[in-house]
Amino acid sequence: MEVTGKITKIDVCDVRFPTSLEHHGSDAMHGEVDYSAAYVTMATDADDVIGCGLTFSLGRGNDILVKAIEVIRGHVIGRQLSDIYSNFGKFCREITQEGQLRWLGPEKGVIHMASAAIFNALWDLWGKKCGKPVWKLLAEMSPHEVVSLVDFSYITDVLTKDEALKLLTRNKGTQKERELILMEKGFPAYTTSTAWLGYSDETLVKKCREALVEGWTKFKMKVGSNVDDDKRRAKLIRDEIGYNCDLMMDANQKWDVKEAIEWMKQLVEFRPLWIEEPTCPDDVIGHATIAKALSPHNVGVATGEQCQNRVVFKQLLQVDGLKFLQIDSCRVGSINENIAILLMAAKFNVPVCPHAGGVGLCELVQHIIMFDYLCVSATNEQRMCEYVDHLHEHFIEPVVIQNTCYMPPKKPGYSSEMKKDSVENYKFPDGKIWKDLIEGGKFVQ
Ligand SMILES: C[C@H](O)[C@@H](O)CC(=O)C(=O)O
Ligand SMILES: [Mg+2]
Repeated sequence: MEVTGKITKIDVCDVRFPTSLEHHGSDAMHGEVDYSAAYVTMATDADDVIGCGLTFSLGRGNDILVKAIEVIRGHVIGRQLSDIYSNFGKFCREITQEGQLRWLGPEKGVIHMASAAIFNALWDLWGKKCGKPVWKLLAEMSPHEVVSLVDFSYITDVLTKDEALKLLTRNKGTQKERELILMEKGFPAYTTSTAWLGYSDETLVKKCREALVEGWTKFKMKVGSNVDDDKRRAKLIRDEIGYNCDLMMDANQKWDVKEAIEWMKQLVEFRPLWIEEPTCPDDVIGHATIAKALSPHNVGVATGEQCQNRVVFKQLLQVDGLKFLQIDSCRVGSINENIAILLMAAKFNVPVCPHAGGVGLCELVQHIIMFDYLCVSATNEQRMCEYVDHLHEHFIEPVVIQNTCYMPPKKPGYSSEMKKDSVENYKFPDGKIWKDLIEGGKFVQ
């Protein structure tokens, strides 16, 4: 379906949630965490459909993200949607390689995340204009159309367009069956909401019990500040969930390489399925060293939520640096770059288990993993998508979890539209919520 219209306006709003007040989202590296969205709305001259996108950060990070989006939008306003969507991969490259801005990246950090917010809004707009949720829009594309979404620069030594086409074609015949399963059962999830690092032991136990009642069988806990605390908390969790449930551990980049290995050897008795982000996300060889050392202990390495771009993922795959690959909907260049990453993971037969700890990340990434299941990996074996239970009420179409699985979104778009009231109330620093907190002395800027 051809989509017409010229982009006339892109607004960006700094929306923050005071999650730090209750220690939600806390980990070994991020103690005071206010989940925040640099929230983009995009209008065209064709009709009044609005594309909504976001990228995720923690509080003050938004100051810089908002500015970067304001700069990039100058290169997007005035563009025809038909030109963008007919060769979306090329458009992404134009934006990420803009002559002056690329010096800030290229394709990494703030500037890349700002591009992601705009690309995410474009995806929402596309889905809405076509009257389809984005996962469905993607699943109905031909392999050639999917390939045209991707910028293959710097990865052709591992994945050519021809190989991508083959990967996208090989499971087409059985896609309908998987769609039926998806509609009926959804896509498997795990919960991180029981064990943020700032939670007390009592909270941890209470939340584990509640999660078990809800049927959860896969849990992630934060580790990395103090090994004795980690042991005590892991024991508390195992005592509650037993050893038939999966337990994953997440260090959020706390350790040096040798330290990661030694620390994790002290936690293997709790049989973690994976250790996530054991060290610096840029240290590809370090990840491989840790993966090799922990493999005899049946602990896999998981990473990706702060991987800069497809090239780092390529190298991690090339050196066996990860056993579970964690895409993120807002860190790299939106769905487009994530498709490149999904395809490389499929080639290396590495399961993708998306990261979603943040505001809006569950809403967005569910579309990508559903596309992976339908069209790329064609399996949900060994795969699960992270779920955290905060802030969904601020979205027009919040995620639906049924029997601990993500159910496919139904509304057109990318599930990225926030409620107007939420945006108004949580706008930083002038929204009502923030004004009250600041005036009441509960929040110091
Ligand atoms: C700061 C975030 O809450 C981070 O801890 C999320 C994360 O690592 C995860 O969800 O995984
Ligand atoms: Mg993590």
